[in-house]
Amino acid sequence: MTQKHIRPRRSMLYVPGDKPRALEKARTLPVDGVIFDLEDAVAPEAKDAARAGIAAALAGDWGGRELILRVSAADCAADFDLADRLALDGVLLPKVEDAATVLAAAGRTRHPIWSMIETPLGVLRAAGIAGAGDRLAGFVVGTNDLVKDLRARHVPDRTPILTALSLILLAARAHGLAAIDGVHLGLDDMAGLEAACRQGRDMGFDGKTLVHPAGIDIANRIFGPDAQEVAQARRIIAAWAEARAAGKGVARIDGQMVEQLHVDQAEALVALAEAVAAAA
Ligand SMILES: CC(C)(COP(=O)(O)OP(=O)(O)OC[C@H]1O[C@@H](n2cnc3c(N)ncnc32)[C@H](O)[C@@H]1OP(=O)(O)O)[C@@H](O)C(=O)NCCC(=O)NCCSC(=O)C[C@H](O)C(=O)O
Ligand SMILES: [Mg+2]
Repeated sequence: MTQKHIRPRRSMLYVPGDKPRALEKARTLPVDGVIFDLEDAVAPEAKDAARAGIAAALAGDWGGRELILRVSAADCAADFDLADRLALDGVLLPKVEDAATVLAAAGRTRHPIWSMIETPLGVLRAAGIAGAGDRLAGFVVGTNDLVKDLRARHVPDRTPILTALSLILLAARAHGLAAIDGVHLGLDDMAGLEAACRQGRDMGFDGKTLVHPAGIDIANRIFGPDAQEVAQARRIIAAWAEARAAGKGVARIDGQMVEQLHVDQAEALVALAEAVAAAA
């Protein structure tokens, strides 16, 4: 299954809509994406102020950052009205548990739709949700809600939620969707964040959602293409071109077999590296 989006999503920062200083600061940070939050980070009595704050912030220049609005509920009319007035790259629905919710949202907004998968039912139905249609761009994992609903615990190696993470990834990739890993709670635990980023990257996630700017460089580094990997990818592409010119369907490079699928991977990595460089 090919990827729908070659867009860097190494670091996706949540910014509460009712925090003007954070909204201002986010525009200056080296994040690939910003998730303007109207859901959990905003108290019920602050939702109106948050909508106004996000509208004002979005009037500014955000460069090439991907701009996503997390609505307070999948059927919140005021949030969808706001989304329609804004230049966004997506609307993120919280706590999605069925494809019908995505389809209903598609009728309410012109923007690409993202779904939070963060409940046991959402995880078990992830494959059906992922197949909800062309308007769906990707999944964001809500590891905090998931841990809460599972009555599990946050542990460093995330064993209690590994099955859920895998099911979410399988569903997303089966439908060519993006998949962004959940947040790391320890604001001062940079070693823990780095380990979680490595784990998420090795599982296949495109990037990490973050709650604080301190984690941006780590997420960008771990989820970004490593210079050596990119150089190797370019060698694979070149070796493959030579092999094909010689009429071969398989190549050999550094003692390893290379087939078309490896070239596809190499090309995706180079494309990501170029997209990161272009955004810098
Ligand atoms: C977690 C925080 C409340 C910590 O706030 P605070 O202690 O005030 O942070 P600092 O003093 O260290 O801040 C330093 C400077 O950085 C700016 N800042 C902080 N956070 C952000 C941010 N998210 N975006 C942009 N800028 C930020 C401060 O303004 C300071 O700037 P300066 O004045 O220049 O020094 C706080 O970080 C925070 O509110 N984070 C976001 C929380 C959030 O969005 N939560 C909801 C999303 S996570 C979620 O819902 C999980 C999911 O659904 C699930 O189920 O898992
Ligand atoms: Mg949540």
